[in-house]
Amino acid sequence: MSMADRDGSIWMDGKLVDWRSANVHVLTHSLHYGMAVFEGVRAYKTPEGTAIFRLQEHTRRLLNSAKIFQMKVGYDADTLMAAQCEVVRANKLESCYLRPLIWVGSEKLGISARDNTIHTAIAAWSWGAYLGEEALAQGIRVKTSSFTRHHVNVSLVRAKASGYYINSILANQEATALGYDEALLLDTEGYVSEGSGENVFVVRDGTIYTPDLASCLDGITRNSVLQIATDLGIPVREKRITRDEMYCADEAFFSGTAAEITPIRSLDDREIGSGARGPITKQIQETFFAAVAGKNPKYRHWLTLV
Ligand SMILES: CCC[C@H](NCc1c(COP(=O)(O)O)cnc(C)c1O)C(=O)O
Repeated sequence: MSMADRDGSIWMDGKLVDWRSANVHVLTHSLHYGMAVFEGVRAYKTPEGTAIFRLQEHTRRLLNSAKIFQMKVGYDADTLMAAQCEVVRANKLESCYLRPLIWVGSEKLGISARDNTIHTAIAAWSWGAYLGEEALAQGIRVKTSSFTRHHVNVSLVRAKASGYYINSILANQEATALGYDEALLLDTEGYVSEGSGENVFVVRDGTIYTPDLASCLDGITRNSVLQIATDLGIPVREKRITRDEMYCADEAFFSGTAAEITPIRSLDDREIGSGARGPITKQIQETFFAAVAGKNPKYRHWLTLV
């Protein structure tokens, strides 16, 4: 079933509209040139009711993405946060994935159509484990991509921009066509950057390492993992990581809103550690899932009840 053929409502330019009529014209600027910004956000069922995970951080990143591209958004953070809560309630979703999107309208199709209307929409739907339920326990097989992640002056990597996902699609399509579950992209100098839709971590001798933010998205789950690891007394370090350091790591995992915490079993057919989910990965994963489910009071501030 196409994403368009669902029932429910979508928040669009300030009001809830019927899901199937939330449409844009084929001559919409963003459809042709890819300048649109979006977020991936999750809401989870908690003992207090449904709560959106790190809503403020996601909304701030969405507005920063628009700012980087000089897109004048017609709504402030408070309005967008309230709208995200409203969409979850209106669709009666207990746990779900939200997709806020800000795009350039159809008035003109010149390359930099400054006067085009900037539109905003927020949809929400049920979406389970992005890489598969069993992947969360068993881990996945990853392939280093033949595609390179963005150069910081080719793509402004602090923005989560739609057009950047051509790079992600090419990488993911190549890896899955070869029978792997996900791609790992290297940066322009050949160091590990991130997955096609995830940040990456490796564990070696009890320390967690992750690439710095030079070429990868400033992930909110990545930030949560760093906080959780620190709280668990696990040393964390940002450093340049080479693909063969990953081959020789004890553990590795992806983090992301859709992917949550997904162990990496192997990279380029080199088994990582024992090939099973490692103890530190398991500890991070369990603490993360307890946090999003509202079962760990230490992280209650990360939750916004809808
Ligand atoms: C289809 C996936 C889109 C989106 N990917 C999120 C994502 C991340 C992780 O960032 P965060 O932890 O803030 O989610 C890292 N890196 C990239 C390229 C991403 O697309 C997601 O919702 O996970």
